[in-house]
Formats: sequence, C-alpha cells, structure tokens
Amino acid sequence: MEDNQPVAVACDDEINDVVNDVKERSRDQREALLGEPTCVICGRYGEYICDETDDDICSLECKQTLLCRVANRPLLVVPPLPERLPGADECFYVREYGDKSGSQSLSNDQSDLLRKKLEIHVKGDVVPGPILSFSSCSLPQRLIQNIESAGYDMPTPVQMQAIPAALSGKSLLVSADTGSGKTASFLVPVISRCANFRLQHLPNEKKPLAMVLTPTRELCIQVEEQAKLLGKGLPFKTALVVGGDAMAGQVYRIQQGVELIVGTPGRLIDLLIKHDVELDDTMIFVLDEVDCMLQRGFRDQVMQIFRALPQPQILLYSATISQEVEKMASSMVKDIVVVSVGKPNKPNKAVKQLPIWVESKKKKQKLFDILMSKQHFVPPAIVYVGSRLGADLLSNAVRVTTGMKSLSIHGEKPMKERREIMKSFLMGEVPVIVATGVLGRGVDLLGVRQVIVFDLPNSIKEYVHQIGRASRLGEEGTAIVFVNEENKNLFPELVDILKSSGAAIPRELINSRYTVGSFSSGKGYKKRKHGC
Ligand SMILES: Nc1ncnc2c1ncn2[C@@H]1O[C@H](COP(=O)(O)OP(=O)(O)OP(=O)(O)O)[C@@H](O)[C@H]1O
Repeated sequence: MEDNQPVAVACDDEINDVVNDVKERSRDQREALLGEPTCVICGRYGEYICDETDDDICSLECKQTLLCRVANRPLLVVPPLPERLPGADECFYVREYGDKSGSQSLSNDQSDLLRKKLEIHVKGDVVPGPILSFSSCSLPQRLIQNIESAGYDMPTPVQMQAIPAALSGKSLLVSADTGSGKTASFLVPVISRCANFRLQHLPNEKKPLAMVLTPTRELCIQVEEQAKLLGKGLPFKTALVVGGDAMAGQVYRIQQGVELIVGTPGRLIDLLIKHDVELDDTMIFVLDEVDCMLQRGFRDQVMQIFRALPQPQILLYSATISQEVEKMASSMVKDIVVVSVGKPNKPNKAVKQLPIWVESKKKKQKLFDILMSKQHFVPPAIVYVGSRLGADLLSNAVRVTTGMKSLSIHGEKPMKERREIMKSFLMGEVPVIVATGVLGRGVDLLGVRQVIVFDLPNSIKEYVHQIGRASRLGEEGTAIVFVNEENKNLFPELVDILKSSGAAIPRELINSRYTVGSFSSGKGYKKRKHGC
C-alpha cells in the first residue's frame, strides 16, 4: 500500500450484495443488543440511518412511517440547527473576557494558575488556555445542549485543557487518570469540527471525517454510543466497525455517509481492504488507549491505517503513557502538544487498593470468602483473571460455590454473547463478572465500585487500568488484589505504586527478596496492621 492512498479496492459485487441486504420489513430485523442503535419507530436494531431525518431505523418500512410522521409534525418539533456554525479552521477559543455566551475566558496568568491548581501540565507551543465552561469555546449550540442533557455541568480538568487545544487544530498526546472524562474530551472537538465541516462543504460529499480506534469491541461500542448522544441533531453520523458483527451492515452504513468511524484496527483494515472507502477527507485520527494501540500486535495495523489518511490532526489518549509512546507520537506528527493531568501513570486516588498475599492454590477459596462476606463484597464487582479458560472455570466455580449469578467475558466469546453479558451486568442482573483484559481498559462500568484482581496482569500499566474500573469521576471504589511469589516480576513497580498511593503492603511482599531492593531508597510506606 502506498502512503496517503486509500487502502481500499472497490468490489462492485460485494457492494451490490450490501445494498440488496437492506431489510424491507420491521419484522425482518432483529432485536437491538446492548450498545446498538435502535430504530426510532419500532425499537429494533437501527441498522440504517434515514438520510432525511438523520434518525436510526431498522427497515424500509419504518423509514416510510418515519417520513410520514415527520411530514405531519409541526415545524418547531424538529430541533433547529444553529443558523451558522463557525468554520472548521476558525479560532474557536475566545481569549477575551465575556464572550458571547456570557462566560469568562482566562488571561494567561489565570490560565497558569488554574493549570497549577488542577495539576494540568502542558508541553508545546501556543497552546490555548483551559476553559471553565463548555460554552466558552464556540461549540455548536446543539452540541452544548447535548452536553447539558448528558448531565455534564462543568468540564473536568482534562476536558478544560484538551477541548480548546484540540479545537485549535493541534495534535495532542493526553494522559489523565482513569475515569476522568477523557472520552468526551476528544469527542467534543471531533463532533464540533465534523459538524462545522459538513455545514460548510458540499452536502452530498459524505466521506468519513474522523476515525477513533480503540483496542476492544466493548470500548468501541461505548465510544460510538457516547458520540451518538453528543452528536444528536447535528450533521454527525457514526459507524461502528468491530469484528463479530456482520461487515455488510457496517459497509452499508459507511457508504450511506458518516462523519465518524469508531473501530478496532483489525476489522477496520479488513473492511478497508475489501471495500471502497474513501479516506481523503479524514481530518482527525484518534487513538484511545494509545499505549496499547502502539504496542506490538496493534502497531502495524494502526500505522497502516494512519498512513492511508491525508495528514490528519492526531489525538492520542491514555491513563498510562510512557516516554517511548511519547517518542512514537512525536514521530507520527510534528509539534505534538503533550497534556497530562495529575501524576502520570499512577492509579486513580479514589480507588483504595487492598493487596492481599494469597498462595495460588488458596486464591479460589479467598475469592469465595470475599464474595460471601457482607462486609467485604460490594456488588456488582469485576474479577480479573489471566486467561479465557480461567475466566470460564472461575465464574462457574463462583456460581456453584456461592450460588450467585456469575458470568465470564473474554475475547473468545461471540460478539452477541458479549453484548448480552454486558447488558445484564450493567442492568444489575449479574453481581459478578469474571473477565480477562477485554474489560480491563477504557470501559465505563457505571455502578461498579469493586474490582478483584485475582490474577495480576503482565504489566503495572494494565493493573492501573483494571483497578480504574472501580471509580468514575472521583467516586470512591476498592480494588482487592491477590499477590504471591508468582508475580515477582512486578514486585518493585507494584510496591512503588502501593507506596505512592498510601496502601497497606502485605508483610510477605515487603520482605520478599524480589522487593527488598526497591525499598532501599523509598520512604514512608505503610505497613499492614491487620491481616485481611
Ligand atoms: N464533564 C463531565 N461531567 C459529568 N460527568 C462526566 C463529564 N465528563 C465525563 N463524564 C462521565 O464520567 C465517566 C468517566 O468518563 P470516561 O469514561 O470518559 O473516563 P476516561 O477518562 O476515559 O476513563 P478510562 O481511562 O478508564 O477510560 C463517564 O460516565 C462519563 O459519562
């Protein structure tokens, strides 16, 4: 594949198959699963988008009903778009006091003070200062309404800095705690720039304008769902491109015209190779969980997609970013701005870590004890294990021993089942989920306040992400962590993390010969006073 060339090769037969696949009747369409768009008429799977209204629909039949309804609807019921949105390359950030929204923007000194107070660190030239409200950076009015409807009264610190910086067109490498609102901090500028672009250019041009890649299907589903919510009523459509769902529907959706593609790298490459998708208007490329996306395994696919794009603005995000990732990011684009909020690569302070020394053969019993203890178990909880088979076996054992409903989730399960499991977990029907790394990063599991790390992952980075599932936006959560000699490779870093979080450290971990060196220069760790 040549640099900057579309990856895809047209295949008319396949495209015809896709077009012919459109469902005629509502009853031909299946029920919607968790995270999928739903038909605005009948509630089934919203596989298509009605061009005239921008609504999700399941079939030609429902499209017809929708159009009839809209034709009879009083005019004002359809929310009006703002008369004129600012251009994509206009400066969105208002520096003076008292912009037209009535909100205030900050002087340079005030910006510096606010950054210091909120631990916002910025490296790079001419970076716009932080914003104090969503209305102070000239977002489309409808987007501001959608942000309000989502219940976001104020931007979080990472949003305060990353939104104006991304709106100014700069490429960013952003790190901030798990659960700190990073997703909206890239979606808001993506939606704003895409909607403005569409309003200013030929209405019949429908090539994708932005792309978000993430490592797992679950995370893609969630990001697309949030993008749809925030982009509602704007010229902003999305396509989800993940394995396990039929490619035909995904291709059809893209060919109908979308602004944003959210996908996993493998399926996206596959789709781009087999189908003709023109990427020459794609102006924003987002890598969520960038450290994972630039690791061996994903890196080649990610770079292949990146090279097919015409020098887009890049937005790279994670809670854990190493110097190596920073170097790679700088090699992707010149003048990248680095934003970090709080202490990089550290666990979220709102998660209380409770490490327990448990020999491998006793781990199961320890888990059952916790799950059966009213004092220690806080459902719904996620139990992280190291293997797919381990996840199946352990959730089975939890069911048999505790009598509690428990399900496992991992990459070998079919997509449909994974969606259903997530749905019943999020609806509170299942108190325990045993998961591999597929639920370790990025997923926003509202309601989860307890994580049990049964098998420590291979790296401390993954550990930081896993325990991060126990807290969203600073709400307190706990992470019970099983440790034993088998995790000796992680001891120095683990002890470091536990020390810096003020967690009690098990005696066996402190005394281990694999740890001892790491204490020689350290101070102030807490010794465990009570056994768990
Ligand atoms: N400004 C805001 N006000 C209120 N809630 C918000 C705001 N921004 C985001 N949220 C909510 O906070 C939660 C966490 O956000 P999000 O999932 O984006 O975190 P994250 O930083 O991406 O975490 P992770 O690193 O774990 O992926 C979500 O439920 C989101 O809807």
